[in-house]
Amino acid sequence: MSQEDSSFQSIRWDDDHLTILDQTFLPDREVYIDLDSVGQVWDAIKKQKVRGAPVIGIAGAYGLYFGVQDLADSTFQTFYSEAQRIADYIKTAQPTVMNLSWSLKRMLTTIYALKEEPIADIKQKMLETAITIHDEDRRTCKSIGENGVELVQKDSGILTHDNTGGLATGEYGTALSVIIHAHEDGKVKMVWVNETRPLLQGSRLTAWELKKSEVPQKLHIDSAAASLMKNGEVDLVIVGADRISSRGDTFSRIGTYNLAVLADAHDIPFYVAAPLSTVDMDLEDSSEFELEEREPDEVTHFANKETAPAKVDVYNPAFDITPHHLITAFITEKGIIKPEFNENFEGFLG
Ligand SMILES: CSC[C@H]1O[C@H](OP(=O)(O)O)[C@H](O)[C@@H]1O
Repeated sequence: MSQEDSSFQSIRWDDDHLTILDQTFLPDREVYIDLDSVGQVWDAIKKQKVRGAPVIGIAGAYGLYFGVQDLADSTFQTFYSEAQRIADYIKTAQPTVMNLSWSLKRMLTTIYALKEEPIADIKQKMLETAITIHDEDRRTCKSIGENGVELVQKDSGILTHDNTGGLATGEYGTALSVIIHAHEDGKVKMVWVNETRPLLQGSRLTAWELKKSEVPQKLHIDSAAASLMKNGEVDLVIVGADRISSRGDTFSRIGTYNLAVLADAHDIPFYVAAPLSTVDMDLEDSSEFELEEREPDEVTHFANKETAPAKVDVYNPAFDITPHHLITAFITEKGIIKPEFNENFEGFLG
């Protein structure tokens, strides 16, 4: 499978600006927009015009490159301090997403390694690093797909949540990369697509991608997942991740933890597909991490129509945390990682 087959690109570097597929218009229209400032990148991430942990990391790297362009050719220390400030600002667009922190840290490492070089050269190297992060993600996601296929038995029903496809990455996707690779191996009987309330990444985006790749699918409301498992329609669950602690506790789009509990109750394998750039080895106890909450109107409105009493109190967390004991294994670009990860992760991250 190549991106050309699915004929879209979530993100593209075009000489002097970034072009993204504005995902808020999908599935109705494919609208590409150009970004050439850190403010535009921040806004696009915040408003989920570009969304999905890996692609957010890619966009953030280009955003930091944009952010330093206007910095006067000052001393290195001033330049580096300002770059750190801009990186911290970019992180505020989606603080839970580890891939964003990871890519910005890698960009800052590039800057610091060149502290004896002219500022102009540093800026050029930053662009080269962003493009490298982008290119690596394509290869990483292809490998995730190839590594995950062995876990899919013939004639499998696979349930997935949210959107984890080429839209959410530089290409291919993570969980959807496994699903589409398995489909190409003739192993997929049906993909069960959680609509993923309230932002509907499943119905708007995953169903759109699977239709482009001609993968058999059925879209359903999130609360139908339990019945599908009880009726024997689901052989495995594959989801994505936004941050993975050193113990393997996994932060993902709200509703993922539900599926892990349901899969455990029905003795169904539950896999997380993610690049190792999603792993936060500095985070052991996931309860320390403050989960983001999103705007109430995402819950109180549907298609711009109010569907709840005015001013009702709302609980709208962006993510939930799946404890590692509910995860069968992680599917990564370096292979399959089983529970009790610390040493495994370190071995893979080394
Ligand atoms: C390869 S997608 C990984 C991650 O990104 C998605 O973000 P969002 O829900 O904001 O579209 C989702 O959380 C997946 O877990």
